[in-house]
Amino acid sequence: MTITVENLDFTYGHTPILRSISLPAFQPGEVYAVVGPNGAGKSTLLRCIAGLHRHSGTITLGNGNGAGQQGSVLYLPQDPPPATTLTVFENVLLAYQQRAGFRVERATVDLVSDVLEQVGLTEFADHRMAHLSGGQRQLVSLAQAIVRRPSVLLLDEPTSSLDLHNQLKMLELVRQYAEEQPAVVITTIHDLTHAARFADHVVVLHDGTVHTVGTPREVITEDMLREVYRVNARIHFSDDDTLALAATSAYVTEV
Ligand SMILES: Nc1ncnc2c1ncn2[C@@H]1O[C@H](COP(=O)(O)OP(=O)(O)OP(=O)(O)O)[C@@H](O)[C@H]1O
Repeated sequence: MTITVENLDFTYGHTPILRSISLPAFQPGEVYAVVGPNGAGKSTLLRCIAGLHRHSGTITLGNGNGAGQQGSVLYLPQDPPPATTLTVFENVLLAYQQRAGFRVERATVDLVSDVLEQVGLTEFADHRMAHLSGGQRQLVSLAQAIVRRPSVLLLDEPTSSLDLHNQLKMLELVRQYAEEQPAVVITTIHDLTHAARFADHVVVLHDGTVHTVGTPREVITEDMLREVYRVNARIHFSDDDTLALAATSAYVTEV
């Protein structure tokens, strides 16, 4: 399923939040990072694509008609799932079956166990959600998403509560998921080095508008960092696309 966004406008009350957003079509098998400063409108854009906000302009899913395809769009909010008394296994099972009080097939148990292994939560399968850390619950959230095999996966700051090891693991899993499904994956992310490493395309939002769209090399530049983030920085891309970024100073512009 492809996604197109054309002339998207969104306001909270009378305050414009997103203005005239048009983007190249999002393609299955590709990972898109949406970056930009706090308040730029990244989460709002994701929520519009997820169908959670009433907006003007056009967001098209699929080949133009979008009919019957809404169900395979999955949006993962920034907050991890609640600290309930359900176990990790039960949480992921419920996400898959979408109802309680059912007979569970052996194949379903195996599927849930596989997904828990992929995200590294096997040893926590019987732990109650209330006994997990915020980062562990964020991994449960990913497991709940992957088990449902959506065609479009929208992730809002999926690494915000994770340590460096789990950040890399989460992003590797997401990349692998996009390729294998194949799915459109769109993630908001603050760490530009992660965006450079894991995303095929980067969308830079600034004050509710699109500043630039392109490959990480095209988009993550010293000029962009100055204009959008108000940061002086030195950047360097290695041959393997690894980005080294050293911010030398932040500056404040007159308002
Ligand atoms: N419920 C709301 N009512 C009014 N304004 C809101 C509401 N939620 C967000 N906003 C405003 O919309 C703008 C965009 O918010 P959004 O959460 O999309 O930004 P963001 O780029 O995801 O920021 P961050 O990086 O801090 O998460 C901000 O100026 C914010 O104050």
